[in-house]
Amino acid sequence: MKEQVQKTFEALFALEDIREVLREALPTGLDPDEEQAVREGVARVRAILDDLEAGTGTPAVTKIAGTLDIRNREEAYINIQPIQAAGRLTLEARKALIAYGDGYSTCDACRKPFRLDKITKPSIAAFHEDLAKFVNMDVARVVPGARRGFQAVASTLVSKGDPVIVSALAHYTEFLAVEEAGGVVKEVPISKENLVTPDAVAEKIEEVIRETGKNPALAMFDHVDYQFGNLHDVAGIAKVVHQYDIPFLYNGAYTVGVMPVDGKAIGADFVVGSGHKSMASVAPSGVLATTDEWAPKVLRTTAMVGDVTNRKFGIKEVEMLGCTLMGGTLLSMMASFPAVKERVNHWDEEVKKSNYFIDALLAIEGSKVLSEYPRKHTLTKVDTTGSFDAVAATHKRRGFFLSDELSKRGIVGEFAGATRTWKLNTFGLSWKKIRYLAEAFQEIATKYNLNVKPRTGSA
Ligand SMILES: Cc1ncc(COP(=O)(O)O)c(C=O)c1O
Repeated sequence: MKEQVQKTFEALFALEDIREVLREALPTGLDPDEEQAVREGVARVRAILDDLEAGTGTPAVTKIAGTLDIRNREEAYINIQPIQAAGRLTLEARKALIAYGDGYSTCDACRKPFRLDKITKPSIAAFHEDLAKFVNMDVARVVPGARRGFQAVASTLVSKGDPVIVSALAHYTEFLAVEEAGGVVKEVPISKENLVTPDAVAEKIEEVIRETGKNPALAMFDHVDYQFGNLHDVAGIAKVVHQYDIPFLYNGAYTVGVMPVDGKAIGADFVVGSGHKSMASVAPSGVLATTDEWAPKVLRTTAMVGDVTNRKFGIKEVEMLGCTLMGGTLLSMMASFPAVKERVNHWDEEVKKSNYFIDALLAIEGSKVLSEYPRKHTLTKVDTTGSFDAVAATHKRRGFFLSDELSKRGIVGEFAGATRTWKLNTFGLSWKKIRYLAEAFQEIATKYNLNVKPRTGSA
């Protein structure tokens, strides 16, 4: 039996190896080395499955064999969906997920003092230390999504009726975290460039103090907002906020895991990141990091005692509800972490690729970029009302024509039918794919008689 389980894993892992080759290669075409790797991989899986089947003959094996139809999966496409790009799993994470999918699979070696972040096998305790270092903070915890990080902090710092300062581009989950804690959101208006400025934050704080007679209990700001993918001056904002003694939560949902983040340099009291958005991890996962000053408050342990049983659970942290990510979610984060740590060093290259594609889109007459430009991030909001949407007006498929044309070329992830203002993300695409993507958009434009300016410069 043990041998069969091992073989099943081998087959699944081998399949992931093949998928990885395809993910890198398609839809731009396999080169001979890649083709050879896939052929060998398929032969390997078949051999393992034949072996397994000879021993068991169970339908489960047939199911795995069914997955050999791998080209139907997402490997065959370039996916420019705005929120998925940097959350896509590494090969290591996919394997970790297969191996640690069981809900409490991290708990086998849980020993006194019985808390997730203390487990040394697998090396979860060390991972927590590495995570804190990664964002240059003192302490870190894994959480089920960035939103749970906001929730833990708001629940600790915000009382009924307390104002909390956020940007007018803040994510809805920040609103919910404040609401749950009984607080009231106060939004800082954005500039005409769609940026939050430290001056605007100071003005809002003054206004809130005048109106409510209270200092805001917390300030939460997104380094990169989800609406435009614009980069805001969080260090400047943190400075202002601290002048009023307001704790500062840095929302790194779109930064932690894709670009270098230094929480101390920014002046953050809390750094929150999203595993499934930006750290190549399974959902729901994320990180909450803080300083030695704030850790005892936000990560306070329980003082509750059972009135009948007199039970105490001393080491469990109240805001974490004890332990947080206990299986494949955490292990996928850990498995991707070396690659994530490495990739943040190549952020400049990601931004270059983002600009290359956006320039190609802007070369299509009538196209605009609504995000700040040149781009400082890979998430971008574009406006194709004057280009592709003009075509859609007379096309029999209306707004769906663009999606049809893109998917024919192996490109997915735009909101089908939405050809006016929409968002896309190029993170993680190789130069080969970026060029292919740029050419595909221009080819479609030419097909429908939109003017395309020739490219100047090189990349
Ligand atoms: C700016 C921003 N903050 C927070 C979140 C929430 O992240 P999570 O899904 O990890 O809770 C998102 C995305 O959903 C986001 O775009």
